[in-house]
Amino acid sequence: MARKKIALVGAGQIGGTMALVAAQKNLGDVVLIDIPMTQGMPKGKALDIMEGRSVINSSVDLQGSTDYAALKGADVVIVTAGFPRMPGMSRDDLLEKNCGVIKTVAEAIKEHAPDAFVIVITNPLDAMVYNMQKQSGLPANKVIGMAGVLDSARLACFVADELGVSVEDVKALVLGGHGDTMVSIYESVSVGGIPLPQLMTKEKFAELAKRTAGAGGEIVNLLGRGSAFYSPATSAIHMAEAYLLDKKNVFSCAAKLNGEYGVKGLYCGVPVVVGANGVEKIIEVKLTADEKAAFDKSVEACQKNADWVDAHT
Ligand SMILES: NC(=O)c1ccc[n+]([C@@H]2O[C@H](COP(=O)([O-])OP(=O)(O)OC[C@H]3O[C@@H](n4cnc5c(N)ncnc54)[C@H](O)[C@@H]3O)[C@@H](O)[C@H]2O)c1
Ligand SMILES: O=C(O)C[C@H](O)C(=O)O
Repeated sequence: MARKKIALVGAGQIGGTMALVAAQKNLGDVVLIDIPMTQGMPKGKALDIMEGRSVINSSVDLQGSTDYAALKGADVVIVTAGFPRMPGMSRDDLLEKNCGVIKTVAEAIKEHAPDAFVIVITNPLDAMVYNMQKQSGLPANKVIGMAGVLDSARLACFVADELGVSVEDVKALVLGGHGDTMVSIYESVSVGGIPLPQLMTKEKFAELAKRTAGAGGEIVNLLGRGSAFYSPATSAIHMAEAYLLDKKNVFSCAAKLNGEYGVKGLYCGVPVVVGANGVEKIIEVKLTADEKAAFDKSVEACQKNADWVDAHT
């Protein structure tokens, strides 16, 4: 059986890290694609990882390119092309700049890899994945956005730290848009199979949920230049793996809603099942009245940005 092909559009901080993680997992051959003005950069990153493969027991092939034609034959395309925010900026400040980048990349995917499973990472996430699906015309089950896996992992990390337990045993769920309005679900967190409400007060959980909503900004401020990249990269590769290996993993991601949660035609963070058919199911979680109100507010924020995309494309 031929090896799978993973195309990474954007070979910056996240793109380079994803290439390494995909190689470590022997997930498939990798092509890193960036813009012509980056000259040898994508090739250099690919070669750098290639030269270390004997140490990580990997036999996949890695290439770099500045030509979108290198997308041809890709099973999965992961898109980080665009600009990250700097301290003092919100993700929404990237809307205008990244909207045009995603349009260009969407047209290239439509031309060279129309059967691929596409994972968008570029911010503002929910609007950019909406834009990608709109511009590429690919079916909605084959175009998703990475955010919920990362936001849920961050919440799990904070819960584990607070309780002094292994983060391996904490499962968490964050819904809604990838912004200040994201919603952490108290009763969905479990610790070694024990529901979190048996271990932590709602008040303490609210503090951790607040930190989760601001976690991207916390890292932006610490780095001083650019944004988080290690955990976004591992989160996206986890999603790619679910598709490539038909794992039927359940996680939160930006998916196009078609009436679920009372929303139609909009991308927003919800739990999904991902397997060989892409998004195979959207799961509707029972929410409390407060959670539903918070989710609706988050949907409004996603809608506002999607409306901006519609008005400018
Ligand atoms: N969804 C999430 O949870 C999440 C998490 C972290 C970062 N992000 C976002 O991901 C994006 C990338 O972050 P990064 O840290 O890798 O940034 P980065 O600046 O290191 O890399 C982005 C790369 O995209 C390239 N690029 C720009 N336009 C392109 C085009 N038209 N075609 C191909 N490549 C192009 C740039 O040359 C650059 O190398 C940012 O928008 C950031 O906000 C999202
Ligand atoms: O915060 C950012 O700008 C990057 C990303 O969305 C994150 O959550 O780390």
